[in-house]
Amino acid sequence: MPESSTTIGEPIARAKRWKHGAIPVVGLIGGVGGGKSAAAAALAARGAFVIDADSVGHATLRRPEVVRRLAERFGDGILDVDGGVDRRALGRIVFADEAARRDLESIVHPLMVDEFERLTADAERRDDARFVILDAAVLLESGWDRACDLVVYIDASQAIRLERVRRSRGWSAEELERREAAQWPVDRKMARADRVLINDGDVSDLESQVDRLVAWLDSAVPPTADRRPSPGPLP
Ligand SMILES: CC(C)(COP(=O)(O)OP(=O)(O)OC[C@H]1O[C@@H](n2cnc3c(N)ncnc32)[C@H](O)[C@@H]1O)[C@@H](O)C(=O)NCCC(=O)NCCS
Ligand SMILES: Nc1ncnc2c1ncn2[C@@H]1O[C@H](COP(=O)(O)OP(=O)(O)OP(=O)(O)O)[C@@H](O)[C@H]1O
Repeated sequence: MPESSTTIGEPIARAKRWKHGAIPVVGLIGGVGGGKSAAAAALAARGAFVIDADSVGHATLRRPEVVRRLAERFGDGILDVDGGVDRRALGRIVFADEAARRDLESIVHPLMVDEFERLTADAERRDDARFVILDAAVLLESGWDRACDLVVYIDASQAIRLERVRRSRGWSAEELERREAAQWPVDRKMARADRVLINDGDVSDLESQVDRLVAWLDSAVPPTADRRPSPGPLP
C-alpha cells in the first residue's frame, strides 16, 4: 500500500497563501457610521472571524497601565467615579485637538496592534474561519492596511450616516464632523479599496451584497506587487 502523506484523522494543514496564513485578512473601512459593523456582523454570520477595532480599543482603555498613562497625559478629568477611563470625556478632548489625539493613539495603538496580531493568529489556527475581517475606521490612517490582504469599503451618503448615528448613538452633526475631521476624506479612503459595498438601502440589501462579497473573497487570489484586483463595485 502506498505510504500516505497524512494519517487518517489528522487535520490536513491548510496552505499559507496569504500574508498571515491560509485565509485572507480583509480590512473593512468606510465613513463614520457607514455600516462597517453591520457588514461585519453579516460577514460573521457567513463564517468570518471578525476583529472589531473599536472593541479592542475599549478593552485597551481598561488596562491599568493604560489608565495610568492616560491620566498622566490628560489629567484626572478623563477618569470616571470608579477610576476607569471616561470615554466621553476623553473623546471631547481628543476630537477637538489633533496633538492630543496623536498622544492617545501613541499610547493605545501599539497595544491594539498586538491584540490584532494575536487574534489573527488565533483565527488562522482555526479550521472553521473563512477569512479574517478587521473592522477599523482608521485602518488606512494608522497603516494597519499593510497587514491586510484586501480592503473593502462600506459606502453610505453623509446624510444617511448622520441619520444613523443620530438615531443609534445620539450624536449631533458636530460630533460626526469632529470624528470625520480626524479621519481621511471618504473619497481618499474609497480610492484605496479593492471592493465597495453600497449601504444606502436596508439591511437585506446590505446582506445580499455581503453574499456577493463572500463569493468574491472565496475565489480571490493574493494580489502581487504588480497586480491588485481591479477596484470597483461587486460584479
Ligand atoms: C476617543 C475614544 C475614547 C472615544 O470613545 P467612544 O466610545 O466615544 O468612541 P468609539 O471608540 O466607540 O469609536 C467610535 C468611532 O469614532 C471614530 N474614532 C475613534 N477613534 C478614532 C481616532 N483615533 N481617529 C479617528 N476617528 C476615531 C471611529 O469612526 C470609531 O468607529 C476612543 O475612540 C479611543 O480610545 N480612540 C483611540 C483608539 C482608536 O483609534 N480607536 C478606533 C479604532 S478604529
Ligand atoms: N443598511 C442599514 N439599514 C439600517 N440601519 C443600518 C444599516 N447599516 C447600518 N445601520 C445602523 O446604523 C448604525 C451605524 O452603523 P455601524 O455601527 O455598522 O457603522 P460603522 O461604520 O461601524 O460606524 P463607526 O465608524 O463609528 O465604527 C448602527 O446602528 C447600524 O445598526
